[in-house]
Amino acid sequence: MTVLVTGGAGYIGSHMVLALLDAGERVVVVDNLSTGFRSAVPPPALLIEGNVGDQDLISRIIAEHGVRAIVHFAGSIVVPDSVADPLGYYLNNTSNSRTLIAAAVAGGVKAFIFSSTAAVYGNPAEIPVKETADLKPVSPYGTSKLMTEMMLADTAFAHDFRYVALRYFNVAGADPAGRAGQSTPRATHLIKVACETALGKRASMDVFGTDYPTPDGTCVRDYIHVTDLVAAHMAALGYLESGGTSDVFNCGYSSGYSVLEVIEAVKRASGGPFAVTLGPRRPGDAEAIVADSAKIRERLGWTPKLANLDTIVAHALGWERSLKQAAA
Ligand SMILES: NC(=O)c1ccc[n+]([C@@H]2O[C@H](COP(=O)([O-])OP(=O)(O)OC[C@H]3O[C@@H](n4cnc5c(N)ncnc54)[C@H](O)[C@@H]3O)[C@@H](O)[C@H]2O)c1
Ligand SMILES: O=c1ccn([C@@H]2O[C@H](COP(=O)(O)OP(=O)(O)O[C@H]3O[C@H](CO)[C@@H](O)[C@H](O)[C@H]3O)[C@@H](O)[C@H]2O)c(=O)[nH]1
Repeated sequence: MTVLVTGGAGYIGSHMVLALLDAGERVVVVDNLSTGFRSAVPPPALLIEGNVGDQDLISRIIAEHGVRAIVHFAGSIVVPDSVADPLGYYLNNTSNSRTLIAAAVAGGVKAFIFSSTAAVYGNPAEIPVKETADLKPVSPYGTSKLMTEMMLADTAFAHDFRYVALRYFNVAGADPAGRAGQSTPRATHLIKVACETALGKRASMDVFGTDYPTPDGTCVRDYIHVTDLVAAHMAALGYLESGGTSDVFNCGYSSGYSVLEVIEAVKRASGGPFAVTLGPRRPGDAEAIVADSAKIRERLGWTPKLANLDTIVAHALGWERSLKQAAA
């Protein structure tokens, strides 16, 4: 029996592959290497280069490897890019997920974990936001993920198929043992961009918008350490395998930090100032989003171990330093 990890050559997926291997599972990765790296998939996990939208390929892999569960990370992830290219996002995040789900049902896979996002909430009326809040995405990225959640719910109703959709808040940090981290080229994520700037890989960085209705005028997010997020996936897998019903869970710490607070944390960790430009808003950004994480703590017994912004930043910075040394 094998777990199929789509997008396992990417940032979060590669941490999941390590956790599955650490737990003694057999792992097959499907990744088209559009933003992932062959070197991010550790042996003995098997990397098959291909598209999750290729139903014949996925069906063959399910049959040949005896896949019992799918953890679906593959997707396009940059909120402003989705505003510029909505159809590309609906193709990769929604249509290709439909194909993957169809292959899972046809192949008798009964457990499916989906990388959803806090972006399905848009600008929630209440913070922290519960899973039961209205779903009103403000970007095609959020809509593309919400549509996949809806397909999963309808599929689970119609077939012998159960899923967990995990709505990640902002994922950051790196494996504390230094085995994996975020290597994405031309990354757009705040903590990664700030770490690159702190290490001189970028001359300066921008703050996108200082006129939001938040305490310091910059956007507020709930940053979750990638290792705690992966632990939530392992808990969800155990839950589904022991007969748990389909469900949706927020993955965050219930603590919000503004863009300026995050930049301060990176300055503290790196020990020096770096150039920051206060600029205009970026398209598609919600002003503030923080998770209510009671449900996942209660139902899945998830207890975060690295819920501290300075720890997240220290691990992200450590990984960024190792990338810099490797490139030198
Ligand atoms: N990083 C975050 O803060 C965050 C937050 C919420 C949700 N998510 C979701 O988590 C998942 C993983 O994100 P990440 O940060 O690791 O991004 P990433 O870009 O590092 O990983 C995505 C991986 O999927 C692969 N991929 C993309 N399209 C594919 C396709 N059609 N077929 C096969 N492989 C494909 C890429 O090559 C890459 O390896 C995504 O679905 C993303 O939407 C991420
Ligand atoms: O150079 C930068 C980069 C980001 N930001 C701001 O920092 C905040 C966080 O941005 P970013 O790190 O790009 O994350 P989000 O746009 O919040 O989206 C991330 O978090 C979502 C969940 O909340 C996921 O679904 C997405 O895949 C993931 O990219 C936003 O206000 C950005 O405008 C800056 O000011 N400067």
